[in-house]
Amino acid sequence: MKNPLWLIVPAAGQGRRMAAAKPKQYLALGEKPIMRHTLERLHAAFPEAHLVLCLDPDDQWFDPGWVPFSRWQRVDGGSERMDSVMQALAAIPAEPEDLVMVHDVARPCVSVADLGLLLSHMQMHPAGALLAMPVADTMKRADDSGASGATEPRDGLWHALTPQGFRFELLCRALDQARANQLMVTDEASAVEALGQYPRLVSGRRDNLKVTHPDDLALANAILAAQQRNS
Ligand SMILES: Nc1ccn([C@@H]2O[C@H](COP(=O)(O)OP(=O)(O)OP(=O)(O)O)[C@@H](O)[C@H]2O)c(=O)n1
Ligand SMILES: C[C@](O)(CO)[C@H](O)COP(=O)(O)O
Repeated sequence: MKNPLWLIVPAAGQGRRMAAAKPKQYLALGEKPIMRHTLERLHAAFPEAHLVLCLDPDDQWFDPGWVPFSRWQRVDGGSERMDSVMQALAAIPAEPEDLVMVHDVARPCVSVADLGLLLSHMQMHPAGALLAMPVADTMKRADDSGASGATEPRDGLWHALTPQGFRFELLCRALDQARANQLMVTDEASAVEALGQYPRLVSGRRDNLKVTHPDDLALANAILAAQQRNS
């Protein structure tokens, strides 16, 4: 039998910047919580995948009825996103060359087309691949007073998005090495880069928003509604 695609969804964050009464993944967009939208998008693209969902051990809001996958498991998240992903990797019986895709629960607007595109790049590139988008604005460096101190060249600058995908052995080695070097990475690609391997940047849709601040909720609602109208 073909090896499964492993999907890791870190969902153990507290949503501090959202400052809501519960973690942002449990806030509603339309009729459903953000987490459910995200899991449904992933399932629409990869119904046969094996999902590993990282949850806060003290989580009070999760409902297993939201999980559309037939193969899935829950693991306890850690104190940082990187720790949550490492806990998931430690819990799965993957083969070294199996493909592992990591996607933030806080990105419910990822498109099925981009998910498929990323998978094809993960298969082609031994160092893995990530969805990303080229920076579109003029980039400023603030000085100590908060004034615009300098304008930075934007050539070659991209925003890193998720999913990000790698072979199991490479991802485990990269994160283990990062932890050993006390390097706190905010995405998986950073850990792989630190090994001297360079994941492929895959140009993704600009509406793959990470819901982070309160005003992102209205934006995410509008994106989902527009995607629904255009489907
Ligand atoms: N210890 C942590 C921290 C974050 N995450 C997850 O990592 C993703 C990206 O993190 P971010 O958007 O920063 O979410 P939060 O940590 O919840 O937000 P904040 O930084 O505002 O507290 C989210 O899906 C979040 O649930 C996680 O699984 N475990
Ligand atoms: C992984 C990520 O979504 C890439 O943009 C992001 O780094 C995670 O968010 P955080 O705010 O840095 O925790």
